[in-house]
Amino acid sequence: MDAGDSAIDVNDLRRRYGPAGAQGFDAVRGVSFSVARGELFALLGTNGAGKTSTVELLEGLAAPTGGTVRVLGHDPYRERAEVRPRIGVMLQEGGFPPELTALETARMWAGCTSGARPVEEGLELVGLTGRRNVRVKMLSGGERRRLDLALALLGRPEVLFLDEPTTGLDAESRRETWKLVRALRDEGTTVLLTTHYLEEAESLADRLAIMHAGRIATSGRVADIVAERPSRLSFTLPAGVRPEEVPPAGRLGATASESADRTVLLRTRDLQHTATEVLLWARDRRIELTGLDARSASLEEAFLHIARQLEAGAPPERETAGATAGTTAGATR
Ligand SMILES: Nc1ncnc2c1ncn2[C@@H]1O[C@H](COP(=O)(O)OP(=O)(O)OP(=O)(O)O)[C@@H](O)[C@H]1O
Repeated sequence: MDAGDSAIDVNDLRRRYGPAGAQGFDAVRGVSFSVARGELFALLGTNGAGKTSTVELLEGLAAPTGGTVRVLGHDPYRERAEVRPRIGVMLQEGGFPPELTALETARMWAGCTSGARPVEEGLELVGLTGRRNVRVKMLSGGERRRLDLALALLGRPEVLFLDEPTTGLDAESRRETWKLVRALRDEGTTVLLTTHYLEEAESLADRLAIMHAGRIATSGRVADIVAERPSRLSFTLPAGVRPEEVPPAGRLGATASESADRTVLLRTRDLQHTATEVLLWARDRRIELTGLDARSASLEEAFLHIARQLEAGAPPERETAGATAGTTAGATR
């Protein structure tokens, strides 16, 4: 990626809490990645991985202990006046005055925002028009998240930071928020998202990075990360046919096979080939398979696999093809 195309550029970023030296805690330990303009980049990770600590540095809320951050070509901490009007920030905790209504809150925020869109439009975007006269303290947790998002959008930001934007939202509101985020991205807004919902990242992100213990363990395009994991094909044999009668995994183009009772599970990197071989075998043997289930790996499976590897102490993996993010050692820049 040409540096000129980047909305966000992070290089060997570090953040230490507490005193310098052995007593401090290194929450971010050398993170590098770039986000192109108009791209939606997701940061995933286990609890305490360092996502929020990283995003706060990008938002200019704190100075890094080491490394560099550029947002729209500027240092977001030192050149806050340049960067702040061009970004939208949705923090994990909004912290609004509880006695103000949603509309008053939005008006107050708009007063501090240059070139703000009309507040009614902001509330409409997040589906809060009908709740505009309700005091913040009376809004549900999910409605407060949506108000937070409305405020982040008031300034028509070029770069939008969303820290767990759909936590506490019901399924319908979550999907409405996804639709809105997608529309913003399609209009050219760069989005940096942190989330615990893997389905959210899978559905929205162009690229993502998975953080663990202050570092990026893996990163790349969603499809490439998922493609690293084998697909699954499972079926149940009729009574009288034993799993041992099924051809060995290798002959079906599968990498592994396991069975419990009469149910067989195959893992394969070529789902179509393996499914064809299984169906041909069943047809030739006149065997009727039940519960036939073929599915590609999901981001959740890939994430859990990586998390298990990391817990077992295996070194973080590679950078997936097409990625521009990684640990310092694996950075492409
Ligand atoms: N102000 C602070 N002082 C000391 N340690 C902190 C501080 N803020 C965060 N930490 C620690 O830094 C680590 C990273 O926290 P951070 O909130 O960045 O993780 P996260 O990936 O966003 O986690 P979560 O998914 O749980 O929100 C954690 O171990 C946390 O306890």
